[in-house]
Amino acid sequence: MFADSNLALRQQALVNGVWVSSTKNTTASATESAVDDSWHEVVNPATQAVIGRVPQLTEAQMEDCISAAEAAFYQWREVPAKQRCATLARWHAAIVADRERLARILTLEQGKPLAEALGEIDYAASYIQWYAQPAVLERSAVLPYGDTPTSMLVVSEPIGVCAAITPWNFPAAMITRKVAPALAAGCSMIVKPAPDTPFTALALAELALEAGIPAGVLNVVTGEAEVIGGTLTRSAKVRKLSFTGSTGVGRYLAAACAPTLKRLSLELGGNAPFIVCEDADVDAAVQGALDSKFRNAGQTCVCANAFYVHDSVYEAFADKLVARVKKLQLGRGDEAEVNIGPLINEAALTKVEQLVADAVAQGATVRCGGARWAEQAQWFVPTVLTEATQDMRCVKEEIFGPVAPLVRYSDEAGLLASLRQQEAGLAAYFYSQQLGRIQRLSRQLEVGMVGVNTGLISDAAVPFGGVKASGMGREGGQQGIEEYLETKYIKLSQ
Ligand SMILES: NC(=O)c1ccc[n+]([C@@H]2O[C@H](COP(=O)([O-])OP(=O)(O)OC[C@H]3O[C@@H](n4cnc5c(N)ncnc54)[C@H](O)[C@@H]3O)[C@@H](O)[C@H]2O)c1
Ligand SMILES: O=C[C@H](O)CS(=O)(=O)O
Repeated sequence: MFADSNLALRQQALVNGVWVSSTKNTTASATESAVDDSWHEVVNPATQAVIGRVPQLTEAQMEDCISAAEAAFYQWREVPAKQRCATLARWHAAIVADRERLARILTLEQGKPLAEALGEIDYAASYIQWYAQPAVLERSAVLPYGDTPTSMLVVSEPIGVCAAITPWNFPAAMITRKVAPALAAGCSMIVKPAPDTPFTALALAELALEAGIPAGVLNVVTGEAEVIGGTLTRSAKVRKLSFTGSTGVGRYLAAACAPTLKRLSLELGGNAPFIVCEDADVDAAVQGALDSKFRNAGQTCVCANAFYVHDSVYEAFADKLVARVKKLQLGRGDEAEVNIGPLINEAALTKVEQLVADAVAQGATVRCGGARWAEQAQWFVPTVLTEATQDMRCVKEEIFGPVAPLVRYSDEAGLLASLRQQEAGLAAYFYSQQLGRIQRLSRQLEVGMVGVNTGLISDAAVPFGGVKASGMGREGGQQGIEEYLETKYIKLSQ
């Protein structure tokens, strides 16, 4: 069942290798024009046009999915690791071959410029490529402390049935960043993508089937968050939840997983400080600010949130940044030369408007932007606010929009002390050319990831994740596979 023949959007969920619709209201024909509550409509954030619909699976269908994933796990874990990795390599190749179509699906449902969508598809594929290397699974050890040189073994084993719940802002990378290590480890996976962006996940799953990933090993379910999430968190068969999304939902899901003591990976909200020190290369810092702040129209967890600019370079940085921001092109993601796409929905736009209004009410100056685009209300014009302070909501809260508040500072120690009060701890950035300051700030910033003289830090080879309210666990790199493994000690005696 395809909604858009050009893109071959898959309008069904994938359960145990079968494309399924909802069993809700089975009396209502799935071909009826009126959309009943067994379907969820997906809209293009740029045009608000309906681009397709996905089924609202029932609790019973979710229970069936969990049972199928459990059966598939016990078979998949017995497949030799090299074969599992070879299957992932085929999936990677299939995605690379289909990257243009995948990017167009991503832009259609999420809104980001096609160039960024192509970049995300490549980034998403790189996680599969990374975990298709059998070497990432080298974890076992033989301890020399037993009765014989080989009587004490420490081995790593797959956790079992895993669940992933993912956000709308990176609808490809947030899927493969979880599925690739899980499947490499020998686990099976049930993915619930965000309701705004299900089609990218379903397209990736289609390619996974074609690459030979067995039925039930990868499942992509769609439906009401509480129904899907409730069955996944309540089930003792599900041994692991990997969640990427807001801190509030992360806390809720962590509590829901407590009764069954699931392993958790939580990639949550951010509030990345971007510090321009007195010895910064200001031009480089401006470029880093553009790279970090305006990617995906600011709807990125590791976006620079507020800028802390030393007094001595404040005007120079602000003037140069405003000049560059004014040149950013707004438009639909499928239009050429566009840098800034629409925000994901009306709620996101309203929140950004409120944050800007709060800042202005407290004395901030709007140097550019500051409002929705006059031509298309789904866009927020890239904005630079000067004379921002740490009392403003846009500094204290995650903006998740194209707004750059600039805060002055002169006392580095005082700034670091104030940043330590932030509840988020995902990423931080700073520009400096003094080794001592670079070492000091890199160590004293309480975050999971630090960008020094760069605004772009993400890579499949590194452990991506945060501390404090930004979550726990890491995705990518050697550490990323640990999230899907359990350690077992075996003592052998004759
Ligand atoms: N740390 C990271 O790597 C990372 C990456 C991307 C996004 N994020 C964060 O995610 C947030 C934006 O994404 P979002 O708006 O999709 O977040 P969100 O928390 O609203 O939703 C994330 C996912 O959780 C699901 N969900 C919501 N309530 C649920 C419930 N009660 N039970 C089960 N599932 C539920 C949603 O349907 C979606 O699939 C931002 O805070 C951003 O910082 C973090
Ligand atoms: O929004 C969160 C993503 O993890 C950002 S990135 O693509 O990994 O940099």
